[in-house]
Amino acid sequence: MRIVGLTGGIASGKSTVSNLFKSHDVPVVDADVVAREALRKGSGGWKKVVGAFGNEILLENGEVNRPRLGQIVFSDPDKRQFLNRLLAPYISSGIFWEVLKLWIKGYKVIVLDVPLLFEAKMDRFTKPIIVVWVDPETQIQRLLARDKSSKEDATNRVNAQMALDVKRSKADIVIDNTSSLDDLNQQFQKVLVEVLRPLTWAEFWLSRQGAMVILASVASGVVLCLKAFSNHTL
Ligand SMILES: CC(C)(COP(=O)(O)OP(=O)(O)OC[C@H]1O[C@@H](n2cnc3c(N)ncnc32)[C@H](O)[C@@H]1O)[C@@H](O)C(=O)NCCC(=O)NCCS
Ligand SMILES: Nc1ncnc2c1ncn2[C@@H]1O[C@H](COP(=O)(O)OP(=O)(O)OP(=O)(O)O)[C@@H](O)[C@H]1O
Repeated sequence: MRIVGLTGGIASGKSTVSNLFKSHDVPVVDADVVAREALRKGSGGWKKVVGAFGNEILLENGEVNRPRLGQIVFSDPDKRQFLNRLLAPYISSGIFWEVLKLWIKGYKVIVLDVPLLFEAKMDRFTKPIIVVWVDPETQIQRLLARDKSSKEDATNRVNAQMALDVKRSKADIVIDNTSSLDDLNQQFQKVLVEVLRPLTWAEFWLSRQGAMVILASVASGVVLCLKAFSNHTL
């Protein structure tokens, strides 16, 4: 199985690229969706976070007030690290189960869309790593336009992540998303060819099909040994 890492900065265009992968039938595990599940009312993550940050981060219906919690953690690095530590086990196990489900279904290539792929050291499980890069000015403009947030809040969120230039230097594949969506689409077509190239042997043995071949070989080896043994003793 090939696990492709997809990362970048906030509002650099990861979800836009994810959607292109999905439209070409390449499944995507979205860490933001897993993280949202981990904070759902009544879940283990919710209990930990409410215990640590108090009831003031809750809405009347008991769900977490995400903009409120965002304001708290994106303006205070210590509180953000604390939140990250509380949620990390739930997010990593959630991602693991999503990957396992896709493995069981027999997918050979999957994409992990993880904003904090490098920060959380999850890059060691993914190859190739795609970084969606955008210039800092465009990034802030798109973030402001999308989230209708204040400039201060947007800048805090950008500064909460590893610099995009550093992420770019760690990438196997860089998508420059500073220009138009048409330009992004053109770059994506080349990336898709690269991502869908035939599996290496190592990737094949990690796929469900590879595991089946190993299992079938071991089973037939055992049967042959048993046959040889029973012929010998007769
Ligand atoms: C603080 C929360 C509640 C704010 O929720 P909100 O709906 O406003 O933002 P959302 O979850 O959609 O995240 C938007 C983007 O913010 C960035 N981001 C989210 N969490 C973090 C973080 N801890 N550190 C740096 N950037 C982050 C990501 O680029 C993400 O794509 C939420 O982001 C959260 O629970 N964060 C902690 C979990 C986490 O680490 N998520 C990232 C998955 S790898
Ligand atoms: N090439 C582009 N031209 C114009 N707008 C774009 C382009 N790419 C993405 N956008 C817009 O920029 C915003 C951010 O993109 P997107 O949501 O894909 O980023 P993201 O990296 O997934 O963000 P997050 O880290 O918050 O999940 C969206 O409103 C999206 O529609």
